[in-house]
Amino acid sequence: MVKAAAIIPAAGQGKRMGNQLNKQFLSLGGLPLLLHTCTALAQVLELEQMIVVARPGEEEEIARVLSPLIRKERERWLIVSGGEERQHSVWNGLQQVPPELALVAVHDGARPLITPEIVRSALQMAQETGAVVVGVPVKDTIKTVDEQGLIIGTPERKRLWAVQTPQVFRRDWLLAAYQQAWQEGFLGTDDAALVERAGYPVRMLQGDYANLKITTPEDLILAEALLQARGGM
Ligand SMILES: Nc1ccn([C@@H]2O[C@H](COP(=O)(O)OP(=O)(O)OP(=O)(O)O)[C@@H](O)[C@H]2O)c(=O)n1
Ligand SMILES: C[C@](O)(CO)[C@H](O)COP(=O)(O)O
Repeated sequence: MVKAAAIIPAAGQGKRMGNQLNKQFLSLGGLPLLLHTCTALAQVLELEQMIVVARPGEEEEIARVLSPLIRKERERWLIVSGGEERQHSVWNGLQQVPPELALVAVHDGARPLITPEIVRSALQMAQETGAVVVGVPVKDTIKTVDEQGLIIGTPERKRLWAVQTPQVFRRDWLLAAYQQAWQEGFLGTDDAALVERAGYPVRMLQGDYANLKITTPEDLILAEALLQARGGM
């Protein structure tokens, strides 16, 4: 069985949600959003080490929210402090991944509707290929727009995928990619961007449109409906 660590970045400000409360604590189906995410990941036994990245000062609150999981498997869970950008937070988590775990799965705390099945598929594929991201084909036509609002391009839609998480990588590739990104001052919006630019092959695994990232208020409304359609937790 593949052995992996999960890094769950949950240290953001939630600015686009427009809520004082960290969106990880918002209620979804009556439970904190982050608990949904971590409950799904906890069902994946290949994930031997779970590293949750908390906003500095929120470490105890995160531990309280996740206590139903932590009390059952105390050794499996680790909470570390995040940084200014998502990339800093993931890096802080990456420092804690034991060398014996060959794969690292990075999954946003803000994606509570992930399923264990998709995580397992991504782990299996990454064990074979080294790096995998989960995504879905884009349904809308996408345009490139300049600073003045002028449309300057229409990428061929059949080549476009909306990338999600989990993103699963060989630990050595991810470490090398992060070290190169820091040396070159590169800041990406996902981890795969760092691995791609470091020259490693990254493959796409088709996931589920329901694997929303809870970013704006509408996403929480959609997630409630999707959770109900799925039959709850
Ligand atoms: N410095 C940061 C920024 C983001 N994240 C995490 O990365 C995931 C994806 O980020 P996003 O959805 O952008 O969350 P926020 O940064 O909180 O949102 P916003 O950009 O609206 O502030 C989230 O689980 C978020 O908590 C993090 O751990 N550390
Ligand atoms: C990693 C990610 O979820 C892939 O879609 C996304 O890039 C995170 O972006 P955010 O602005 O940090 O939410």
